[in-house]
Amino acid sequence: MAITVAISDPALFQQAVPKTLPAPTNSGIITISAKKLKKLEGGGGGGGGRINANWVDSMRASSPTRRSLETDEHKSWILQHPSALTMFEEIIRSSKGKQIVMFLDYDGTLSPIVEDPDRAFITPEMREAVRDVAKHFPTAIVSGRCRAKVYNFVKLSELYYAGSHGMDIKGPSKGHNNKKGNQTVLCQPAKEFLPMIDEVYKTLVEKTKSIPGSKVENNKFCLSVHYRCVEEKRWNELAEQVKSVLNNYDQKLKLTQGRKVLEIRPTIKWDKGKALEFLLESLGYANSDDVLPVYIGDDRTDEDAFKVLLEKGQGFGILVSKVAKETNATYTLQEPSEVMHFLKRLVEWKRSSNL
Ligand SMILES: O=P(O)(O)OC[C@H]1O[C@H](O[C@H]2O[C@H](CO)[C@@H](O)[C@H](O)[C@H]2O)[C@H](O)[C@@H](O)[C@@H]1O
Repeated sequence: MAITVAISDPALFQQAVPKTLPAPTNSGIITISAKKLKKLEGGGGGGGGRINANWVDSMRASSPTRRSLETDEHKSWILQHPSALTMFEEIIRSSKGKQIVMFLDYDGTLSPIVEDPDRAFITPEMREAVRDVAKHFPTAIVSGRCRAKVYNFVKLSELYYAGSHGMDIKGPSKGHNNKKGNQTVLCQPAKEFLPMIDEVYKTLVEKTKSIPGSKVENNKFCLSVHYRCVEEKRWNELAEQVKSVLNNYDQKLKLTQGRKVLEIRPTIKWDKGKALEFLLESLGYANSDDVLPVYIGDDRTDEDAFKVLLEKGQGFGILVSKVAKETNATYTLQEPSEVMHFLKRLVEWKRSSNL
């Protein structure tokens, strides 16, 4: 037995899927033998995560190498997902009569990607831009990181913070002048998993300590296993260690992927998209046509939020990326400096329209 699949965009398909799948023909057809299919089905992670094919292929695919911006592939991608700066006036027009609500991812969006996750600092200029945006629009930081850690980087008490991929949400305290960042708890849907996450953290630290460059980060309701500084020849070993730990938590934990990071989180139906919906509801915009949510993010986990906006037909997702990627975002920005530029333009527009 074999199955045949027609692919509408062979170039994007090849970029997005593991190399273990056969390449599509020019007309976009791939045929997968029964043997291959079985192998692919069997290669999944232990925790019911989203990585179903060979883990190392998937880890490579999550870190695409820089490609020329001049290729036809990139040009066609940009036509489909134009720059939010080029389309700025269009975005403003769509906001007429609506309240813009800003959702900002942290790593790779407000701060550049660096080797040491503990040194992913936001620049003072970016902090100022976020502070100004929050003066005019309700603003939330939505991050995979532990909420307290991302608060310590951003240090703006007037914002909403959704840490642990949205599993830990807190809003601004009354008066906003709370320097300690003590905010009212709004939502912690994975509270019962705390002891399990702590236990898995300790086990993973132990199991990965012999792999140079690996780092396990405790994000409170989820964990990150970083491999940015691990030699590629040892990625498989690292993946095997993570898989062996997840296997002991039968379907209770799942694995997702970010930029050179394996992320372990509770198998609950909660993600950055749900966090966005929760925050809109908390702000009084559930089922409202009077709101324009704008979500800016760079990573796979941000796609859950982009998808919610796309399906609602409301607001815009803006993907931060220099390379063509399959995305549910409408627009793109190339890097954090462009994000800052976009935020500043929003503030300038709002100030001038208030005159
Ligand atoms: O949702 P985010 O705010 O984008 O958080 C996702 C992960 O970001 C961090 O890791 C990433 O940034 C690091 C610093 O630049 C980089 O070293 C790492 O390779 C990236 O994956 C954070 O450390 C993770 O815990 C978050 O899950």
